[in-house]
Amino acid sequence: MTDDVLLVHGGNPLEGEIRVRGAKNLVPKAMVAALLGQGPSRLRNVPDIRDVKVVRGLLQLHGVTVRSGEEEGELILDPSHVESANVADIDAHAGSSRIPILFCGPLLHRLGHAFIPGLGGCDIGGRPVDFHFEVLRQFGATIEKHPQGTYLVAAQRLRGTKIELPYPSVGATEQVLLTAVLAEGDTELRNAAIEPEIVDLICVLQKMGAIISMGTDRTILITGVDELGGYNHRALPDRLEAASWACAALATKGDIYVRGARQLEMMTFLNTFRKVGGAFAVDDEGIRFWHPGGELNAIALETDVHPGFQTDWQQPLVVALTQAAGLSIVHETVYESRLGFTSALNQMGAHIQLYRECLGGTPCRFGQRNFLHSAVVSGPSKLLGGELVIPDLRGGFSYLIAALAAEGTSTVHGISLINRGYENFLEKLRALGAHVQLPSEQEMLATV
Ligand SMILES: CC(=O)N[C@H]1[C@@H](OP(=O)(O)OP(=O)(O)OC[C@H]2O[C@@H](n3ccc(=O)[nH]c3=O)[C@H](O)[C@@H]2O)O[C@H](CO)[C@@H](O)[C@@H]1O
Ligand SMILES: C=C(OP(=O)(O)O)C(=O)O
Repeated sequence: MTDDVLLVHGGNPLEGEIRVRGAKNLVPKAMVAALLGQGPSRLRNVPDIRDVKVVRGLLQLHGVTVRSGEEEGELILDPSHVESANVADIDAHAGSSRIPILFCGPLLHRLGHAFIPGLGGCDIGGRPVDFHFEVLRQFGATIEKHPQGTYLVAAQRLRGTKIELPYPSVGATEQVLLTAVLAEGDTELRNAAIEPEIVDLICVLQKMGAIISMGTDRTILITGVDELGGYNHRALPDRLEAASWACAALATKGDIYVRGARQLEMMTFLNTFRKVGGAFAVDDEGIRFWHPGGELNAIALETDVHPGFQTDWQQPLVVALTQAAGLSIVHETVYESRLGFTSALNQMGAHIQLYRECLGGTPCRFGQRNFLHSAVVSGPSKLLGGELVIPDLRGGFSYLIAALAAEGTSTVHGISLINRGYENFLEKLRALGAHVQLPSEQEMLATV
């Protein structure tokens, strides 16, 4: 067996303290933003996750010098030599993450052209990038699709424009920001996403010299400037990782202090966590999450764009809902295929039924379109260890939670995917008392 498999001996509460660092959904984008500056940038609180390594590699391919700073988790990014870009090896990055698409604007500004390899990211829906390309066309770029990726050209300086997104897409909003800041004139973006990671990216860009104002109605106004400098920024904490550990505490009847977690970005999650019956206490350094004893409550949950319940919180919470008394209803409105991971939970003893109908009132693009995007979770269910194959990042972490909550041993395949967004998750699990074993550790035990 390879070390991409983990044996999980479940049935024990997770207890103790772990730390979360900068957000997976901000750090790689702040790294891309460094490409826009004339001088070096300093990014702090950077987690050691695969998506950061991928972007580091891509930046280096384009001539950006990336080195670790003196502080732990600090990166210094120097784009002074981007003119000598070497994209010969870019194919190696195809399918690696969603981030390459965000290189478009910065590279068009710096070089007048860009080549973007095929995108990766979680397989939780079709994940088209039509909004991105439409936006870039509006700024004045021309776009050619090739079997290996997409080639973009800006014959002259990109021009500010008026854009209304069909849906408040996180990535497309970031595309507009990273392009508009150096475009000529003003850009008005309507129906923008306003997730905390986007606001943090705006802070990064403002530090670089950008002029960006946020309206109260999902409108963002950007006045293009001629030049940007470097930045010095501490990334906001990963609210998605923090919520995953909170769900692990709830599902295993445990008690976890998440150092680094911050209330401000987690308010919606905290309200839901409390409704389910979880307990939490916020202090200046982090948030303690625990199961207070007694029964958990079934709830009705709908995922939505911020400030709604973040879709990336949904999968770990569903595992905790298998332990709640009664019928919980989950309506996933952001991704059309983010509930497929539940079939493996059913094999472990959960009772989750999927529906094509919208089980909730939040406007949704998936009703009447044959997508199994609603679920009814009937609990509490006794979970038993099983054979699990990780389908995507959050689904993967959710399987670990389920295996830890289950009685007996589970074999979880494909754990390396979890490194995309969860720093040192094995060490953290062990620090919380989880009984987990890699095959190599088993073999070592067998030889002594
Ligand atoms: C690296 C990163 O930050 N990933 C996050 C980002 O993904 P990402 O930026 O890819 O997600 P989007 O907000 O763009 O996608 C939301 C919805 O819009 C649709 N859409 C998007 C773009 C487009 O051009 N056309 C289109 O139809 C998508 O298919 C999806 O149904 O936001 C998601 C929603 O909070 C999170 O789940 C992801 O963790
Ligand atoms: C969907 C996710 O990420 P990505 O957009 O990088 O695939 C996620 O973080 O849960």
